[in-house]
Amino acid sequence: MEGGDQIMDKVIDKAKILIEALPYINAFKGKIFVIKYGGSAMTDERLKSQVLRDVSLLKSVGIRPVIVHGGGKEITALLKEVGKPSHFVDGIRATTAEEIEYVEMMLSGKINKSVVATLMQNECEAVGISGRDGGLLKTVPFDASQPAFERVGLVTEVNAKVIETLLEAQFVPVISPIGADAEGNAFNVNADEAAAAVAGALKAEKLIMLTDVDGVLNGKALISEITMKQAETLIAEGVITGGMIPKIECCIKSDVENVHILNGTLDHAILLEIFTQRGVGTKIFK
Ligand SMILES: Nc1ncnc2c1ncn2[C@@H]1O[C@H](COP(=O)(O)OP(=O)(O)O)[C@@H](O)[C@H]1O
Ligand SMILES: CC(=O)N[C@@H](CCC(=O)OP(=O)(O)O)C(=O)O
Repeated sequence: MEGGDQIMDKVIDKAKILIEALPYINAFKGKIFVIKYGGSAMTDERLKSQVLRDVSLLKSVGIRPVIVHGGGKEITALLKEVGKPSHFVDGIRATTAEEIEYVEMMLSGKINKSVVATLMQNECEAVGISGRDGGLLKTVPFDASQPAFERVGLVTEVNAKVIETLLEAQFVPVISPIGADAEGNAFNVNADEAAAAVAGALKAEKLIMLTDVDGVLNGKALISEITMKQAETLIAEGVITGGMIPKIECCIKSDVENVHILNGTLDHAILLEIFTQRGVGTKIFK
């Protein structure tokens, strides 16, 4: 049984945690953080509620969060249900004119609205939009010569005004990674690329990428901090491979000052990374 002194120590520890966060809260007040939300942190209901409560807390202390969500696993499941297998090349899903209907339904319909609903339940006013709204994500075909990739888009321009308007009105924008070409047709955009493009256009203070690994690893060891140049060297040396390569490359291309790669399955990863000296993931900076 805990005695009175032990209970008091725990209460004082909680106060110390709040005090440790104070310089970070002051430094980041009013700053834009773009959060790429995906992986298990989105499919597991407990983690989902926890991550989005953390986002609500960021907003409460004066940070301006912007969410760009993924949904790769959910799209694969929906396509499977309708008898359409998924094919990926370097992490990019082949998407035909017929398939984009399902992709958009899942991303801009189901997932986008569900993220907004969970934020609203956590006292955080949010508005869901897709990259097709207000000309937010302008795209060109990723590879016009391949019919299987007919509706995969590369972002060429971001209309930041749409997001800035929502931020000024104190809403958290929740963006689904569907872009549009000049004719307004829907294009499937990889969520990492969409998040990086949005962060670059908003000149965000931070781009936070939630994934299912602890961060950038060198073998089994977590790299806590690394420059973008050093990250490029690790790619060239084959230390960073697979899905981590496009993730890091689009961050470098976006010109954002600070990128954090975090394990979204770790409880309160965002708060621990942002408000503690030690952090929990990998910070990649210029
Ligand atoms: N050096 C590395 N550090 C961390 N992850 C790495 C590294 N090299 C390769 N990877 C792989 O990259 C994956 C993350 O990319 P990806 O699966 O595309 O993430 P997500 O689905 O969250 O977008 C990890 O699960 C891991 O298998
Ligand atoms: C073109 C392309 O690959 N689009 C992605 C969009 C969703 C996504 O990126 O979701 P995750 O971040 O959860 O993987 C897809 O269709 O899977």
